[in-house]
Amino acid sequence: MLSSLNPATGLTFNLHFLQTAFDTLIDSYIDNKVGIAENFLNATLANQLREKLAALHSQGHFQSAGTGNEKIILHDKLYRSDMIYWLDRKHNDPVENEFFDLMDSFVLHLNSTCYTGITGYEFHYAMYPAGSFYKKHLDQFRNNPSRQYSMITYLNPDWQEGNGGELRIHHADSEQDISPVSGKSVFFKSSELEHEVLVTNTARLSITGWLKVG
Ligand SMILES: O=C(O)CCC(=O)C(=O)O
Ligand SMILES: [Fe+2]
Repeated sequence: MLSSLNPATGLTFNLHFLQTAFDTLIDSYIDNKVGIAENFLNATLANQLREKLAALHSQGHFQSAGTGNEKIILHDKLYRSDMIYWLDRKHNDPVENEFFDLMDSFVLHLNSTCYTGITGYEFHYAMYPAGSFYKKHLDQFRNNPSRQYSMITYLNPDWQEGNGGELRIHHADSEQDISPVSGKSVFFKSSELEHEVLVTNTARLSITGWLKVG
């Protein structure tokens, strides 16, 4: 498939670049249980998604996390204090759709290289205002095993040490802190790894989602 494309269009290059990002994410997941790809999003798409998120948030479209799709989560500000907005192809938003196209490519690549059998996904924008956090938790609900893999992509181009809001992964005998830097994606098994979002000192933007079966 790759070789049938005209290199002059740049498509071949883009596909190779994408595959490298996909493989980086998958290989690091296999090696360390937590996949990390620093440049999963290119800077243009990351900026467009960040601008879209900011606009939707300022127009009042975000809801407190824990309400809406998963009523089972306790609506408890002591547990998590982020705000979310679910992405949907039905919005016909070109930037959201570009993100979905990227995820479609990733899922195809994941299924064909790792036989993961992913059949669906869900993603939401997340906004953690200064002072917010998400305490230690697992992403797979006890009564619903459909969430197989968690995937978080960050949209904070100016993040610096001291801003807080790191993703802390709790491994069996160690902790791993991941900075929420723009373009970076993190990928791990939803049923396996407990994790938390440390208190952020500045607004922290991201897209969080789950790859699902069934
Ligand atoms: O934003 C993150 O780094 C993690 C978010 C998270 O754990 C969740 O939404 O379940
Ligand atoms: Fe989580």
